[in-house]
Amino acid sequence: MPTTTAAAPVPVNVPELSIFDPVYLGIDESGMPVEVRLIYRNMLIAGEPGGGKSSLLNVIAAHGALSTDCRLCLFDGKQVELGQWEACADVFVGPDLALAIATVRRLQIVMDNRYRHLRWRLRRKIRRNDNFSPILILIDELAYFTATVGDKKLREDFASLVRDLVARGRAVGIIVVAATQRPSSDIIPTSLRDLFAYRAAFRCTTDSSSDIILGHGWANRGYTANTISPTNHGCNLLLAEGGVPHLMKTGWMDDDTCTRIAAHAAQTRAAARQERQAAQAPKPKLDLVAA
Ligand SMILES: Nc1ncnc2c1ncn2[C@@H]1O[C@H](COP(=O)(O)OP(=O)(O)OP(=O)(O)O)[C@@H](O)[C@H]1O
Repeated sequence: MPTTTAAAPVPVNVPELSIFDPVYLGIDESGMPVEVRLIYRNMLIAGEPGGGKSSLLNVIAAHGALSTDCRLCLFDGKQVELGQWEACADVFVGPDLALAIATVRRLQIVMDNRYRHLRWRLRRKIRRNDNFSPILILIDELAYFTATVGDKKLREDFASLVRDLVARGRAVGIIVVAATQRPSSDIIPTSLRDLFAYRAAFRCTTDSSSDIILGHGWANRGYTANTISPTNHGCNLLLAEGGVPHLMKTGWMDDDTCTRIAAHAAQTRAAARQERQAAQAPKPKLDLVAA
């Protein structure tokens, strides 16, 4: 557990958000805010080391943490990229492939149970204020779990479970945001890439790496993350479903800011939990990710 959150001063003007709200990611070339709705969507973030992928993940983590209607599941092989949000999360997975697999398996059960429930209710997707809280899954360095650590069979298990969550989780509020510094076809096969409605390509060293993230043919049409300067941290090409990639710069939060927001979010979440308990709100029976 983080040790700094308890002592950190709490900011006074941090809003309470909803995961159903648009998520602020940064600004575009003309300085206008770039916002996306993550609910019912997934996001792929990829590019060379140092481009700013973790910073974008942190911006999204902040929105998720401040959304009391959203649960967080964090996967971070390095532990320090998302570690500040641990107190806000239901699950924090560090460099532990067995725990990573157990967690995605539980999420798969949650997903299946939620679909069973929706089918029974004759509905197609969850809605705001449902008993089912959306679950935001953030994975920093997908390749760590799918291509680096442990044995091949376990890595493949993890990869196929994540693929299933990405493919089927959207309607039941399971949102996957996955980042990798390895934009290669073994880590991001086309069949997986195409499941991500949002794709953020940070600096790449080749046009083909950029195409692996954004989709085949974008480099030929002039949209390539290969042209992003290595010193332009946070700059990326963001593709939202149906559109063309847009150059944007992600918001930037230093460690102290993340710590303060996380401390505030943890307090807000604890208060919201107490409020729910006091009101004897029925616990979502099908939600196996509950702490
Ligand atoms: N939006 C931004 N504005 C300004 N600087 C940024 C921004 N995003 C990132 N940086 C700078 O770039 C550095 C690297 O960012 P970050 O760790 O997010 O990159 P990364 O792509 O996740 O790297 P890695 O793949 O090695 O984990 C940060 O420490 C920060 O100094």
